Amino acid sequence: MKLKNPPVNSLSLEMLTELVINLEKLENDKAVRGLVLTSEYPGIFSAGLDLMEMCGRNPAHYAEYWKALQEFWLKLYQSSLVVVAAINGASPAGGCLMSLICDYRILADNPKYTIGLNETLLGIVAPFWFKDTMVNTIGHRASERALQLGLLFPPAEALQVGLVDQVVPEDKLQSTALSVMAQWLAIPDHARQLTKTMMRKPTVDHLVKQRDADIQNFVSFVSRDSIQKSLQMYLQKLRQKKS
Ligand SMILES: CC/C=C\C/C=C\CCC/C=C/CC(=O)SCCNC(=O)CCNC(=O)[C@H](O)C(C)(C)COP(=O)(O)OP(=O)(O)OC[C@H]1O[C@@H](n2cnc3c(N)ncnc32)[C@H](O)[C@@H]1OP(=O)(O)O
Repeated sequence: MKLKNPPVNSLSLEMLTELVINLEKLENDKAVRGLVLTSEYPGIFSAGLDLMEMCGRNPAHYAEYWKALQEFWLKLYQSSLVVVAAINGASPAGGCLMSLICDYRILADNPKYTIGLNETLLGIVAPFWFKDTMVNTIGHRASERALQLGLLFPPAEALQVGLVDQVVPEDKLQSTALSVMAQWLAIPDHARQLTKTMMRKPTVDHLVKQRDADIQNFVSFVSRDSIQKSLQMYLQKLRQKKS
C-alpha cells in the first residue's frame, strides 16, 4: 500500500478514512495475507497528523478527526495481516506512530530520514496510547527520554534504540521488505495472529476503555488558545523554511 497524499502524506481526515477502508478491504480478501506500507514519495514517509485538521476548526471537527485517528490506530494495530513498514522518508510524530503499529520496520539509510515522536517540539503532548505504542517497542527509559526531548532519530540511532528493526540502503528497501514478508508468511497465520492479539491486547484495551475521555481531552487541549498559537507558529515556521 503506497501512501499518497501530497505534498507530505499528512494524515488528514480523508486520508485516515481511506486507509481504514482500504485496510478492511484487504483484510476481507482471503488471497491477501500481508501488506507492505510505504510512501509514493521517496523522501517523505509521512509528516504525521495533518496540522490543518488541528488548527482553527470547531470542537465537533476536532472530535471527528480524533475519532478517525483512533479508528485507524485500532485497525492497523490489530490487523490480522502481516504489516511491514518500508520507510522511505522522514517519519515524524504521527508518521512514526504509523510505523510503530506495523509488525516490522525497515528504514532506508539516508540521514534526512529521521523518525520519532517529536510532539514536545511543537509544544504538544503525545497522547498515552502513542506513548504506550512506543514503550512497547523501545522500552520505558528510552521512550521517556525520546518523548520528553521530542527526539527525531537518524537511521543508525533509530536502529540502535530499536525504533526500527533494520536499516538498509535505499535501493534495497523494497526487496528487503519482500524477503522479510516471506519470512513472516512462513509462520502459520492462526498462530501468528493469536500471538499478535495476545501481545497487543492490553494496549488496545487501554485505549478502548478511555476512548471517549481521550477524545474529550484532545478537543479541550487543542481548543486552548495557547495550543492554537503554538500550532500556528509551528506551521508558519514550516512555511518560512522555504523563503
Ligand atoms: C494532555 C494531552 C491530551 C491530549 C493530547 C492532545 C493533543 C496532542 C496531539 C498530538 C499529536 C500530534 C501528532 C502529530 O503528528 S503532529 C504533526 C507533527 N508533524 C511534524 O512535526 C512534521 C512537520 N513537517 C516537517 O517536518 C516537514 O514538512 C517534512 C520533514 C515532513 C517534509 O519536509 P519538506 O521540506 O519536504 O516539506 P515542507 O516544505 O516542510 O512542507 C511542504 C508543505 O507541507 C506542509 N506540511 C508539512 N507538514 C505538515 C503537517 N504535518 N500537516 C499539514 N501540513 C504540513 C508545509 O507547511 C508545507 O506547506 P506549504 O508551505 O507548501 O503550504
